[in-house]
Amino acid sequence: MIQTENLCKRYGRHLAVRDLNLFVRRGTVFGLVGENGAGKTTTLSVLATLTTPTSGRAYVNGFEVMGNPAGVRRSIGYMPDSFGVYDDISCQEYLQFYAECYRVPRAVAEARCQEYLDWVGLADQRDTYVNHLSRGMQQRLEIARCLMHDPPVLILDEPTSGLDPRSRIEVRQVLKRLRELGKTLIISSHILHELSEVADEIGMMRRGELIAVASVEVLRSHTSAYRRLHLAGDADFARWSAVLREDPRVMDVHPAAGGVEVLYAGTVLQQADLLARLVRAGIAVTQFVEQPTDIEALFLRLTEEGLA
Ligand SMILES: Nc1ncnc2c1ncn2[C@@H]1O[C@H](COP(=O)(O)OP(=O)(O)OP(=O)(O)O)[C@@H](O)[C@H]1O
Repeated sequence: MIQTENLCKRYGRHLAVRDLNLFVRRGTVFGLVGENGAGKTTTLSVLATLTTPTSGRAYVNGFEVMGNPAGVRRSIGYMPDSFGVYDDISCQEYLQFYAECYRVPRAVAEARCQEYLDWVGLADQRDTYVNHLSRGMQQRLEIARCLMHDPPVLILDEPTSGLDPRSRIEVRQVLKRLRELGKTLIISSHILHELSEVADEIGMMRRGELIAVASVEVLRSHTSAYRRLHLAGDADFARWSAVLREDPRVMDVHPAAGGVEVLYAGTVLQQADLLARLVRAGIAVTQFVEQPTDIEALFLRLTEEGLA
């Protein structure tokens, strides 16, 4: 549905996207993650036909971005990372205006307007001016706007950026539901953890390159299989390591602030055995805390090991 072949984009002497080979299957959600300047926005704007590639090819819904940009535009709903809204125009008028731009028949546009406002949780804001909505509501309205001409592909650039935690959750809920509509999605974000909640597959970009691609299912199975524990107390590393490694569920031990960090393949209940073992060995444990999984490190480790 979306494919790039050795896609490159150069700005002057700077290669913003280099030899990018991307493949997004129909009906799936692909998350593009990377730090600032990684090349995510450039990639998405090439796919949206807003930026011309320097070399290589990019296809959306079977149309090549340079060969048939009109075909691509008909096929996509694009939400840029920053957008302005018109003043003094209601949500309904805003959506209908876009529908008219795509020549959606009026009756169809009216029905879709109702349906999608409801769908993104803005049914009661139908007559509110767009510039009076909160930022989170505007982001959700933008998602509804992308759906008005019923495109098979959605390209969403940082749909949760600049939002407070509650609005992020609300937008994320809408993103999760987009798969119900059978759309193919490509979504960018800085935050891998957030993308892993909505995507089927994740690609990580760094300095213009796609450095790793992993299935979220595989990532999840690994994050639920292992726990990261931070332990502190009065023992040196050799002592920690010797006692902890007696437990076959301890996969790895390495030094950390005031103690050790342990990769543990047991359940929460089995952690109690581990603590008891340490106490029996005479180690005064002052801290025994489960850490959130460092999903980014796990992602890179799995892709390096070819497991993802
Ligand atoms: N129009 C432009 N002219 C010159 N350089 C640009 C232009 N647009 C982007 N760049 C550069 O290309 C690189 C990739 O930028 P891009 O915006 O694609 O990254 P990004 O991953 O989306 O980052 P962010 O998360 O900050 O939006 C950066 O070094 C950026 O400065």
